[in-house]
Amino acid sequence: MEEYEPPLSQVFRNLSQRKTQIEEEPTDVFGLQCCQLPLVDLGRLSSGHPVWRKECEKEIIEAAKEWGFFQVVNHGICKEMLVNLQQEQVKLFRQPFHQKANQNPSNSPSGFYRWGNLAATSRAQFSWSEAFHIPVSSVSDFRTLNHLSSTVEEYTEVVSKLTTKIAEILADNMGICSYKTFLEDKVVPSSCYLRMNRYPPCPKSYSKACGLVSHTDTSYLTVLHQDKIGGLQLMKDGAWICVNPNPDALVVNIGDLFEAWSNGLYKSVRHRVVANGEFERFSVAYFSCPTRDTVVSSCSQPSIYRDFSFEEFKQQIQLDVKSTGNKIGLPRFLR
Ligand SMILES: O=C(O)CCC(=O)C(=O)O
Ligand SMILES: [Fe+2]
Repeated sequence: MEEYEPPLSQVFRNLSQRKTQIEEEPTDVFGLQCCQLPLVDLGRLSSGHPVWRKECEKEIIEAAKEWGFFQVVNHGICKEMLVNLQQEQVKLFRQPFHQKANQNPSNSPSGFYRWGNLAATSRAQFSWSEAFHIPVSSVSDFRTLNHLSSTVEEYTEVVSKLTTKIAEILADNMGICSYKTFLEDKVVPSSCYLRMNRYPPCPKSYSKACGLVSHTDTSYLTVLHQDKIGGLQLMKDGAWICVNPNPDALVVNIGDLFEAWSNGLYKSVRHRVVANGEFERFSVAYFSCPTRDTVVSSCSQPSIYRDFSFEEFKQQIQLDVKSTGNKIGLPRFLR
């Protein structure tokens, strides 16, 4: 095994010997629907043409309601930056495992580096992946620590602007709520996260392994850059659907907080990554999140979810993961 690989096999094998296996989700990709998500051309937002702009906004809103997921092209982030970002990511993950693990010796949610899922009690809860989960306010220190180029910071800045642009369109459509009034001073760089994911190839004999177990995102909005390998799937109408990589597109999805704020108008949809037997895969997710004391309150009545602070939401997730191995998320906050 390469010295940069985390000991996923070791942990996974031990999990398989447990007697109390919960029912495993099928990760078999055969027989799955593969379809194109809504693809939105964002070039129209800055075209100066009001009709095109309106049309683009409508597509974003419809996709957020119907799918909770869409892809965007002409997003304003240049190809070269995305290529450089991936090179930096390769460099980052090629460091010896012990060096990466040093950034978080207990593999806890508080450090930058995470691998697998130490709270997993069965294979179904184990993610065949490693990640650096970095608060945006620490990106600069993080890249110095890991000798990365300024691309990582530059990307964080542009992707943050893109996320705000999309969030404003979605929020303005909610009528009484305006992003500017409600979120401008709550979603700040220090409260957002950049997550760099790497999915090592997974031996075929471990057919039940998932690259990243099914989850919804703990964010308002997530913007994802994935490489060309594929493996991301989302749940639609009770079935898993593959999100085919589009080299020109970024993937945007609604997180739990937007679902609660919009009172269920926009959907925070379950998604996962299936493990790949042959190739490693990289992705980078940007999560727009508010400050911890922000209260997430539904924009209309009767509300599906009770009001909660982001702090409370995160604490509940941590408790649930610790005690059950799984994030429960929004269902905990149903009225
Ligand atoms: O790697 C992917 O395609 C998805 C990553 C993801 O869902 C996450 O980091 O929350
Ligand atoms: Fe996610």
